Amino acid sequence: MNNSYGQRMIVRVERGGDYDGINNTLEMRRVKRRVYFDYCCVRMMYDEGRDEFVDTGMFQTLNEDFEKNKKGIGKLEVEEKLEIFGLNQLEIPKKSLGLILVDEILHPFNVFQLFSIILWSTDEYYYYASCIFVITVVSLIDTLYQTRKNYANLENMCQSNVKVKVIRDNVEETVGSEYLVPGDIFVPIEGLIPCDAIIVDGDCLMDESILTGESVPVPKVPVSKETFKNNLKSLERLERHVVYHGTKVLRRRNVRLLVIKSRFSTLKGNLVRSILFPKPHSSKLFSDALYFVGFLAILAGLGFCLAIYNFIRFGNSWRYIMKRALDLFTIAIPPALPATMSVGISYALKRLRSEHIYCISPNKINVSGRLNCIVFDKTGTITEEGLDVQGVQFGYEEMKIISSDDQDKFTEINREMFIAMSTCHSLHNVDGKLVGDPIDVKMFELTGLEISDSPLNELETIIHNKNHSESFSILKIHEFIASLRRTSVIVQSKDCNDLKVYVKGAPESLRGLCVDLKKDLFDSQLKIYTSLGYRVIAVAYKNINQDENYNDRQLIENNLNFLGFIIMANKIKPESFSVLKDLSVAGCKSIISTGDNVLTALAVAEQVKIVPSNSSIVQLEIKNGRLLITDAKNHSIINSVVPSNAELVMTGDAFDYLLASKEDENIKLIEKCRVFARMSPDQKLFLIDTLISFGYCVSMVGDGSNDCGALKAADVGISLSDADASIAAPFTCKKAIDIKGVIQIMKDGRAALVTSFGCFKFMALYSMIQFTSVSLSYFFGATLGDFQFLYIDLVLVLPLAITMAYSKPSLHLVRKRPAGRLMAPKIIFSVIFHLFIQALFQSIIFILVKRLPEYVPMPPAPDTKNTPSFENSALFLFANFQYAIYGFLFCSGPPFRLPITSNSIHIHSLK
Ligand SMILES: Nc1ncnc2c1ncn2[C@@H]1O[C@H](COP(=O)(O)OP(=O)(O)OP(=O)(O)O)[C@@H](O)[C@H]1O
Repeated sequence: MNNSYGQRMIVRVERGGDYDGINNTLEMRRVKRRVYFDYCCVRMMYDEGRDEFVDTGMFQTLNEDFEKNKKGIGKLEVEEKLEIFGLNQLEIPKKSLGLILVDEILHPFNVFQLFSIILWSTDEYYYYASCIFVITVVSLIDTLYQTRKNYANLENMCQSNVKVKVIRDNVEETVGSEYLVPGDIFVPIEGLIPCDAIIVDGDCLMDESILTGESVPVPKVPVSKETFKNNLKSLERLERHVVYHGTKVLRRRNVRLLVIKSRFSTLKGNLVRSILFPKPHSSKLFSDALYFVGFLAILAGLGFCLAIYNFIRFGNSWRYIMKRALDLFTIAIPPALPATMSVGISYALKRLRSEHIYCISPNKINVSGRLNCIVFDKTGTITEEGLDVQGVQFGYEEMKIISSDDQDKFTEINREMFIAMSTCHSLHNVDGKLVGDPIDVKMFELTGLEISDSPLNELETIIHNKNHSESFSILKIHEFIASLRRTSVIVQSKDCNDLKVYVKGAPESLRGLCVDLKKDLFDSQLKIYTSLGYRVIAVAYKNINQDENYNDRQLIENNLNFLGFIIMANKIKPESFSVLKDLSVAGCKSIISTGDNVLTALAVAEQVKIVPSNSSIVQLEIKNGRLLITDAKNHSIINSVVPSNAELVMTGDAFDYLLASKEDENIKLIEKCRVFARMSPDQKLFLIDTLISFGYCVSMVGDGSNDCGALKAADVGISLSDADASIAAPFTCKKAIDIKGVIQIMKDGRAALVTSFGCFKFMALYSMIQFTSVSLSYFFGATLGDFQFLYIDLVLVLPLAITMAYSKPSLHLVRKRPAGRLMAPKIIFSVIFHLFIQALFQSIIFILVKRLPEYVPMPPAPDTKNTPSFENSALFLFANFQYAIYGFLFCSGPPFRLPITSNSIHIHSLK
């Protein structure tokens, strides 16, 4: 089988004569003539044509005939499909308590622990064996409890059974959503969508924040016959027409949905599967830890041989010799060593949660400790989401400041602009509240008009004033698309039958679509606003005939008349300044990657000091298919190569051009650039990939659906969202912490890394100190006493190891980054150095104690433990200080954690 991460694995499938009623490793079943089995919640069905088992989620069950699909399916077909696809519910395969327990007991750590307990019991080391037994049982119970709790949480998240109205055999009936199958036509009754479905009729407004982190509601419109037919094999292209499992309907108008994916094949189902069956551990940290355990095992092997030699010298029995020698393994190899690599993570998770930062991928915590390049989206991330309208430029006149009280004046100055601002948006009135893009809300509020549904046609929106003397019907909305950077509406006003198209969008996007445009004036005016950091939206319109095809966007959005600019203040969030300053202090490269204008983005970058404002800045863009290099300040063309001391800003087109050229010099320009503007969602994603290929550890910080790809591609994606947990990125920062979350995540990531390494080093050194004490004792045929072991392990080391992880992250980021790998020379050197130092000092004590005047050698006592001796007492007492010293040393605070004195509980343990 290929698992969902593309990794191959072998799964045992057993079957008998005719596949029926067989007890299998994977239970093979049969429906009619089809044979299937369920694997990791995916139903694999035998496909005769391909002679292989195929994921039923991939089955193409929809009919090419759109009209036929719209009629729904019959009950017979539903029955068959229910058998093929299963009930439409995310049923979490529940493990019984017994099974979880068996799994836990079989964990290598617990097997080793069990082996040790048996060995200690045969050695009559009952106190210690029973203490460890109690601790193991308690930790097993805790694991059982946590596992059940996690399952319960997941089950909660998967609860999406609602009632729906479904049309079968042309009859409408109400059923539970678990009985929906691909091909069913249904109408949602409650707010939650129970499957992935395509809109065939009506429209709706969706809250998709759980999927994308985007807080702005997303309008979804019905799919046309042609679009459906052309994209049947690539449903992802139908995003604007698809509603997803788990998302919420905010508002619907006559909507009818066609089920395209059910159960675990939906987007949400895939997420649940990735939680249930996470990617097998391939972390370098973990494998490094295993190498280290291997190294300790070799040392234990050497000690084992030495122990046998020594005990034979003292005439011990073989049984005793073997027990002592094997004891060395349980001392030298702490089985929990690899687990210490995640000690820091659990504390970091808790701390982040208390700061309103949620993490769905704990492994990313350690990665965030290594970040050295942060890419920010601009609007809604560095700047405020709802930008105030600063003013409106009518035609080519000067910008005028407009307020909602100026409505009459406004209509007089330019009625078309007034209508455009009233109608060109996809705002909705949901329970008396305007919902939609915050920028559209601000723009619309200036007109002083209201929104309501048309009484005649439920799908039409009416924009009107209080007494309805002024009223416009929006007949069609071409939604905003990030790649087109514009939106358009077809509008009819109450007092005349003429139809008009109003288009608004990025000025660069409308520039080529307008006729009779005074291009030079347009460009120079745009430059003035953008250089001042304003966000500028261009507006245009035209009259159209009644018989024109509304749906042909290319035709509609052409030959337009330019109406003017809407100029918005790009207000920077107050906390952005400190966040970017902290990152600069930490030596992190900060980059802006935005869909906005290059000069607007540059002005913001200068304000937050991503680009020093007094530096010379070179702008790279594509004009007429060629790379144009200009001075961003005075706009003069630079013909020569880019000056090496200049800061760079570039557009998405220039980024594509440089990347495609594959020339080293060009690629270096990308690495140097700090501001990427007019970036499409795909370009944002490629930028992240490129930065990672340069060797940076990259985080993407974004707030919207146009950042989704980049958020997923980044080493650490951070989504700013008010959704409880958006699956758009591993980290979600709620509005309460917002962009400051980036610093918090980095601080906690760094602290988690050093905590894990500190715990690892402490545990490794602890076992080595004990190993040395015991090995030296074996030289004179003795060992540490049972209570000495008990005291060291439970009274001294355990509290130190646990409390060590309580250290909190330091208040500020520093330039230095913690080591990212255990096998880093610094860490390996540190462990090996201390290993020798502790062994050296114990050996000195071992020699010195014999020189004491009161020293009395221990008489040979074969096969006996717990024999008091000078050597034993000296080593035990001295080693106690060594444990404490390392407990102190490896919990060092700055620069990544607060000073050890702030970890009072650890200090108490040390005392
Ligand atoms: N609702 C809208 N209607 C019309 N044009 C819009 C709308 N939203 C954005 N635009 C235009 O499209 C451009 C690109 O928008 P996009 O959402 O990709 O990025 P952005 O919001 O400008 O910035 P960022 O990528 O930093 O979030 C904007 O700069 C703006 O000119």
